[in-house]
Amino acid sequence: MPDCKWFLITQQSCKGTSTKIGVSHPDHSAASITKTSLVSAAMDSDLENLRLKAQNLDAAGRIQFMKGLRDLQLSIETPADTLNRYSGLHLEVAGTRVGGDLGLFELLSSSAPAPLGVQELASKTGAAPLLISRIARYLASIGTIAETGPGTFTANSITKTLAEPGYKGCIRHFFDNCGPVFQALPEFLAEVKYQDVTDSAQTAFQKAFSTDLPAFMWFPTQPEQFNHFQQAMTVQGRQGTQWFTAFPFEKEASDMATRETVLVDVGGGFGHQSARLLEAFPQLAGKLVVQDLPATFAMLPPPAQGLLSKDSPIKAQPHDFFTPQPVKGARFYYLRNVLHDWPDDKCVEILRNLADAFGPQDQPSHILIDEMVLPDQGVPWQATTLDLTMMGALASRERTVGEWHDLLDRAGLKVLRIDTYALDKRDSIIQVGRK
Ligand SMILES: C[S@@+](CC[C@H](N)C(=O)[O-])C[C@H]1O[C@@H](n2cnc3c(N)ncnc32)[C@H](O)[C@@H]1O
Repeated sequence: MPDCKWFLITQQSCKGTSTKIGVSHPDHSAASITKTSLVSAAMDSDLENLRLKAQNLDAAGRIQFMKGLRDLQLSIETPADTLNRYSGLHLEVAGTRVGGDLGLFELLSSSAPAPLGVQELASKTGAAPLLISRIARYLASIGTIAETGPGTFTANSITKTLAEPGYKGCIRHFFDNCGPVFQALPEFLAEVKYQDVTDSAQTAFQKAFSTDLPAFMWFPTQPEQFNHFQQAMTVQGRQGTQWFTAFPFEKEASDMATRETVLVDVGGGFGHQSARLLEAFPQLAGKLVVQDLPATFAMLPPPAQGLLSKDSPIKAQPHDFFTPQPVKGARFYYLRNVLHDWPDDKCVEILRNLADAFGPQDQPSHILIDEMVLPDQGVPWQATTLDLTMMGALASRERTVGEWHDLLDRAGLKVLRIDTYALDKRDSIIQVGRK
């Protein structure tokens, strides 16, 4: 009896009540011309219009648009939707890590646009066909890969992103390094009776990894995890406006020809920020120094290994920023995402070491802090997420404009100008000089 296949389409109201708005039948096209299918066609066209609109937005408009879409989505959630959303949060990064471990993103990206079937994926990854089909359909359901038909999959733009080593490192960093900290955070905060976290040796990180060491002493003892962390840093800010286009770099470094060192990239990781700067200003060859822990330089990936050669245009110098700065009188000491790793008293130590290396008044040095400057209200979720990650792992924080002023004041320094260049996380360049 055909009627048994008819199913009721209901619309869930915000209060969780259901209203019958139409009926549909999978086998009868005429029957599908119901109020529901009309609504669905109109919705498809609305969504297509939104997609087209998004393509024409500039960076700021795109961010505003994504915030609007997110707010809209949350505002129409039913309690069941809310529950479903939370139920999948942990799995999303775990499942994506599995996809990365299997090399699924590289496989699909290299064969795209041709799709790959389950049997092919199984034979290329060594996974059982049933298992890989379940992983692949899960990843397709969360938008990480695209499903082209029953049991066939291809790469979408997200797959291609995740196929790149730096982004793969990010997923490993989020899962392997941040995940355990987030798991330990609630219990840790209860144990400290919800008091401020200010000691980098007493955080959820120590609980998560059963260590007494602060994160940046522990990481060098764990090369694989440290490597994921460093890989993650290389892709942050790769897209979008570069800091030296928002900050008037060329004007502020107008005497670069006469400077021995123009910029020291302090705690500069794999030197990716210096490399981007050199690409924009080739005349800086030989005038850039990147400093970091010896353990960081020991794991430089192949594209960055040139940093270690004698004729590299960027000099790699192992240096601990809690010790006196060896490069004196550089035009700039650049700190990207370094101070947000440390509580205030440690930041003051780092800053004083740099200020002690400043050049004389006729050849002034400045510090460029490349970090978030949080507004007092309406802090975006991307920034609050990092703020709590910093608290959980490092007893540190993202800072508001007032907090930056206070911190710099404690180090005998002052803000000269602030240029915000990325609206999602409010990344900004704070130019800092002596008080
Ligand atoms: C959050 S990462 C930022 C890396 C890079 N500046 C960037 O923005 O991509 C912090 C960096 O500080 C380095 N670091 C931590 N402690 C350090 C120390 N005592 N001396 C020098 N570098 C250190 C880490 O190895 C890491 O590369």
